Amino acid sequence: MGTIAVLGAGKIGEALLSGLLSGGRSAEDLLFTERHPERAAELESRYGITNVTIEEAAARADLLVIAVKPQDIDPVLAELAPLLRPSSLVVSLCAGLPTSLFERRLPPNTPVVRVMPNTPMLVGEAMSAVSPGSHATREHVQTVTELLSCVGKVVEVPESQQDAVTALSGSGPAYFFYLVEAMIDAGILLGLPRAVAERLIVQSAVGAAKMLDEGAGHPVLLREAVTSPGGTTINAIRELENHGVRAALLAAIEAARDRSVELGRAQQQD
Ligand SMILES: NC(=O)C1=CN([C@@H]2O[C@H](COP(=O)(O)OP(=O)(O)OC[C@H]3O[C@@H](n4cnc5c(N)ncnc54)[C@H](O)[C@@H]3O)[C@@H](O)[C@H]2O)C=CC1
Ligand SMILES: O=C(O)[C@@H]1CCC=N1
Repeated sequence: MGTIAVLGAGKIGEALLSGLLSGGRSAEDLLFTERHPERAAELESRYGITNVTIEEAAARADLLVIAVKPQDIDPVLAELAPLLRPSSLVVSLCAGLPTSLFERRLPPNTPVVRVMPNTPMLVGEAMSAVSPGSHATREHVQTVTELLSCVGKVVEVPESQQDAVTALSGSGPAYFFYLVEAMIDAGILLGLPRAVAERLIVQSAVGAAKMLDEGAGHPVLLREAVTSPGGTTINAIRELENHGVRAALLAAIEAARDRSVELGRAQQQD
């Protein structure tokens, strides 16, 4: 696959670089650009990877991963367009931005693959969804899939589903963290020491995730197995239903999808 450059080394850019290193990729094959010098220095010393200018990234990298915020895409593409080599593959991690936007602003026939990853990439457990743009071949998709397989699971979806994917698995870890945080608060309310509450909830989350991952059963059946007739769990479930938690999740994820669509539209005003 050659050299990979990450343009914009923030939270997800760092997660990718760190995940690739843990997955066995050599630091010499990885480059990054970063507009904040202190951040660049921090990453260079933490991972031993090289901070470069966008010119160097374009000249040296075979695969360029764009990991800036959607709102910051304009200057990156303006700078990159005249420098990009015809053989380079461009991968966008930007929420909401369609491949057509990149194709319009980069040289003709530039292969672009849109990816929606998530931060568990840091621990090799990302969920990434890939969609090829109109000039990306099966080989390009395969290259990106192999790259992301080093840091987690990968699925291919039609690009029309990427806004939904962004709302579901792109943002998904945040919903689980929010739930864990709220459950730890409940432990505090019940008088448990914080460290004990944290341990109880984190291990419950790990155990539940492992059961789901290992195919121990459908989530409904797994929940039913915990919910004893006349027991404790059903009292909690009744409160969750009374407070509309299921409806809140549907509305929340729909709102995230709508924001992804909006981010794409906002950057298409050219
Ligand atoms: N944080 C997450 O969980 C996920 C984020 N994404 C996408 O990844 C992208 C980055 O998100 P985050 O990492 O959360 O944002 P972030 O703000 O942490 O990182 C963006 C980085 O890009 C740098 N940057 C901006 N313009 C630059 C330029 N012209 N040249 C060099 N560096 C530049 C910023 O200084 C910053 O460090 C976004 O498009 C987001 O939609 C996708 C999936 C998950
Ligand atoms: O919140 C965001 O916009 C990014 C995209 C998916 C997860 N984080």
